[in-house]
Amino acid sequence: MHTFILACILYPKWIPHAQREIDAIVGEDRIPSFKDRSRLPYVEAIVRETLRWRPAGRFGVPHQSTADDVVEYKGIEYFIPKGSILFAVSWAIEHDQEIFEHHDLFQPDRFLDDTNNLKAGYETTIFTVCPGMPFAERSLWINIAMMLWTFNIGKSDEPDPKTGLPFRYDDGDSAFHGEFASGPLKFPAVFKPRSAHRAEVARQEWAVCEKDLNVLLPQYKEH
Ligand code: HEM
Repeated sequence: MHTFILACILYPKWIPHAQREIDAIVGEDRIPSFKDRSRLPYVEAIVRETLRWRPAGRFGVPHQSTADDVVEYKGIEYFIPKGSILFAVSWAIEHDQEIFEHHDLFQPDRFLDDTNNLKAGYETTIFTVCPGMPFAERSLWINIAMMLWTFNIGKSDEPDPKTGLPFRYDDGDSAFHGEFASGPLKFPAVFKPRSAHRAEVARQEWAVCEKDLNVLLPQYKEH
């Protein structure tokens, strides 16, 4: 979610498009829910671009081959001896410049066709062996949809307490932590409700929603 918020601040061009789509389907009187998911391909593209732009697991996890193998890649065959340690490096896959034009920019539209539908094969490749995929994608989807419906997200004008100068937003390597699980270093952001009405709807929905996990979890076990 931090990566998504940083993208909102550094590459905000796509936000009006996303908010128009959400507003057209959800309206102003309720927050988005999972029942809207199939009708909000743009939010799907944002989730996908968030995972592509700055993958949280940059290197993947190590695997070991159990037999000698030969793998063909771009017309060349590679011999992989039994016992090799292999990484599917997410960063390299998601920043392949032959597939992703302007690979370092945050552009959700890259996953949509001319009719604003998801292009075939848009799904993320880094999840090939990640059992957390459904959980991760669903939680990103609902949080991104709700945030875009409720807030305009922007830069903070407050000075950086370390330097006294305006905060320098950065999406380069040095602005991210971690090797195994990566995310942006701490940065300030401003969340402004898009209207007083939306703020009130969000407050109301929070007031009445079920918050007790003991009640919530058994409901989901049934599905
Ligand atoms: C945005 C969130 C997530 C990202 C970006 C992510 C990414 C990844 C990546 C890149 C791999 C390694 C793939 C490979 O190289 O083979 C992986 C593996 C794995 N992930 Fe996730 N993951 C996420 C969420 C989760 C969650 C929520 C869970 C558990 C609830 C989870 C559990 C695992 C496990 C157990 C593996 C190892 C699978 C194996 O090799 O057998 N992940 N994940």
